Amino acid sequence: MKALHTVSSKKRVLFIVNPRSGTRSKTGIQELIRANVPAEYFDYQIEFTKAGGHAIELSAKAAAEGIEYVVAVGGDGTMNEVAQSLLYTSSTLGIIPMGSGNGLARDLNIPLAAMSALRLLVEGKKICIDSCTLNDRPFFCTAGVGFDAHIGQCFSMQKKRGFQTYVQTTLWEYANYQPETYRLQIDGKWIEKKAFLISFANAAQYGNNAYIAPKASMQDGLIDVCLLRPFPAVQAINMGVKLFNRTIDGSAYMHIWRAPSVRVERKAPAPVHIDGEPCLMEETLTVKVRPNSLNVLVP
Ligand SMILES: Nc1ncnc2c1ncn2[C@@H]1O[C@H](COP(=O)(O)OP(=O)(O)OP(=O)(O)O)[C@@H](O)[C@H]1O
Repeated sequence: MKALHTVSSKKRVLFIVNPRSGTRSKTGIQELIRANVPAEYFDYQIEFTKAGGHAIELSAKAAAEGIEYVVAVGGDGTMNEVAQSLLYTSSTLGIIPMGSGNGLARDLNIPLAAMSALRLLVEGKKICIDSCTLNDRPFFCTAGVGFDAHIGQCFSMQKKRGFQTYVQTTLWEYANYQPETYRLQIDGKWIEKKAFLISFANAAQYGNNAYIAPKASMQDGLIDVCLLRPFPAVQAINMGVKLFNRTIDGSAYMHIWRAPSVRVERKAPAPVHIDGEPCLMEETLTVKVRPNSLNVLVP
């Protein structure tokens, strides 16, 4: 009877590992989990994804079975796939950041060292955050159109991942990028503007501590709609500095609105990115917030 009680009181955890994310090897992850997750409190399983989209399936099954913690081991793409299946369920998202950008993990102050991130199962707390949708596709960190979507598309075609590849891709593509004109409907008003990029931010950063919406909150029920106007090439380094020192919201080229939804019209179907993952979408985009929709484990 005692043994039965012990087993049933353990929390169940599913680790979903994306072997393709980031640049760090995942070969030692099983050993790391075994060494850092106390078996007296947790029953855990580890699954490796076999392809893009597999994590959606694995985490949906885990949520349906009422598994308490579903832990994404990878970057924002992996996190997005896991988190979308946990929306409005009692399961909680955990993150072991092993991607290239790790935007959501960084924004939530989840340690980048896997061992410390694992300790959150014991020492962390559960919070409920907002998520958003872009034409019904869920996102948790940022989505966007323009230059950042273009970079997302170029990055996905690179053989190598990681921060260095992001920087190289950005510098290379900046020189030839042609900004477009967009129509935006925010708070019932239409605005028409040429933009280098428009980001829809739930979290404050893209990843790698690049802060596109430095004051965004994941618990305010609002999206930070960040429109960066085209800027002269001589300003490019300055804009890069502002992105990393959290002051881009003070730039004369940036305008940020805060709203529960926004509609964007473009001239033709074009790339967007959703938590850094590129995809092609129709010309009209609708972005909406879903307040308090996801439980996450944080420090
Ligand atoms: N087994 C797999 N083989 C190939 N691709 C996979 C596999 N499992 C998942 N994926 C895809 O790998 C892509 C990249 O994953 P992820 O976003 O986690 O890493 P990253 O891009 O390096 O990090 P970040 O998003 O933080 O910059 C995702 O699009 C995901 O769908």
